[in-house]
Amino acid sequence: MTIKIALIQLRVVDSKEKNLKNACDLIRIAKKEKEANLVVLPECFNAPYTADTLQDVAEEIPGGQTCRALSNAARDFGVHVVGGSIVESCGGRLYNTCTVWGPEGDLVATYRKVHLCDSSLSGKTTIAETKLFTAGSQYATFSIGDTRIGLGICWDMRFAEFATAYRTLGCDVLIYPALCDVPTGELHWELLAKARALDNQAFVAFCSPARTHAKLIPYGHSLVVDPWGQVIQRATEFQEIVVADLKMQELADVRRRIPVFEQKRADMYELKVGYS
Ligand SMILES: NC(=O)CCC(=O)C(=O)O
Repeated sequence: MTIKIALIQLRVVDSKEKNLKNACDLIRIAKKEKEANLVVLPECFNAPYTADTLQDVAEEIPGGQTCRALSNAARDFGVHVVGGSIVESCGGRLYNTCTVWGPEGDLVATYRKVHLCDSSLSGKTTIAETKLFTAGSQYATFSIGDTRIGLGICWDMRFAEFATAYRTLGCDVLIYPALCDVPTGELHWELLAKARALDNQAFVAFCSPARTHAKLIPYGHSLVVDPWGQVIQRATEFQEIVVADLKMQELADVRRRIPVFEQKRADMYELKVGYS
């Protein structure tokens, strides 16, 4: 089985209406012209990511404007859509949340960012997401045919154990909508995607917004890494759609040749043993 994945590296502007229209137009192109059956949008794709406007752009899930637009696009074009992330409002709290829509327009998964980013990053930019959002506490997966897909959002990509938990849950593909700062992106973005792919012998996709002069400038360079750790598709920093074939046969080959999951020494990893 092969999944054709399209990463939409969308250019986010101030107007939510324009971002939603742009996203839906690009979903149509990804499906109709590039023949993708799985389309991914970036973190905070419907509005710029700024602390002071989060309340204004927040929406309920699944009742809000963005969910309606994504559900309609998924149904109209007959494609799975990983709806990046949006600011979700629920019970007086805000979450950074990814929704996934099936080709009938049905909501097939909802994931709330688990690891919130509190960091001074490279030194020039500081993010304090725990002051803005409530953290999620659930894994979220969905399936296309026999292939199980796990979800994370940006900062989650730095947590190796989290990705490996998805592999333990049977996932073969890990998707992270992400908005990474440029200096840390230059150093870590590709390395993290390769690390998560190699650790878990899985396909890994990071989907960023295009670079703009936002407060948190997105790195861009959305990419797909195969289970060998090779980058099989990579974007520039501008708005574009990149498409890659995820050939599931490759997973079996890698896992048979390098059977590290059968060779794990779980008895050694909890540091219950002494050392000398
Ligand atoms: N959106 C985020 O979680 C920021 C993460 C980031 O910039 C990084 O370097 O990681």
